Amino acid sequence: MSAAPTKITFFEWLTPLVASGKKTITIRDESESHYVPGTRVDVHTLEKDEYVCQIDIVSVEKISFEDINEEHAAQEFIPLEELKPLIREIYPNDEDFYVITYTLVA
Ligand SMILES: CC(=O)Nc1ccn([C@H]2C[C@H](O)[C@@H](CO)O2)c(=O)n1
Repeated sequence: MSAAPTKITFFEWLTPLVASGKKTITIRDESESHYVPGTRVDVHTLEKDEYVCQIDIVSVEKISFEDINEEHAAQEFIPLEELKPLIREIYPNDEDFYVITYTLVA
């Protein structure tokens, strides 16, 4: 059994939303789904690997692309009409995803 991951990356342009507490979920593919509820994770930028903040993982729930809705968009702090194309761009071949819910560590 592998250890729980202690680091997650976000696109740099999204990190102010994470660090301000406005963005409270991220939707990832299976390869990035192995976060464990109750664990604390360091947030880094994907591009420069710069430390941003810490988050606590609340839950990891499987979801189909077609079931991503306005509620998820609000939690992502991205309009749904932008979120779904963004996810398609990042993960062009996936239908199954994981909603990772987290809280910002003050
Ligand atoms: C490796 C890596 O950092 N990948 C990702 C993947 C997704 N995101 C963001 C973009 C959207 O807000 C949601 C939906 O996937 O998560 C990201 O920042 N970095």
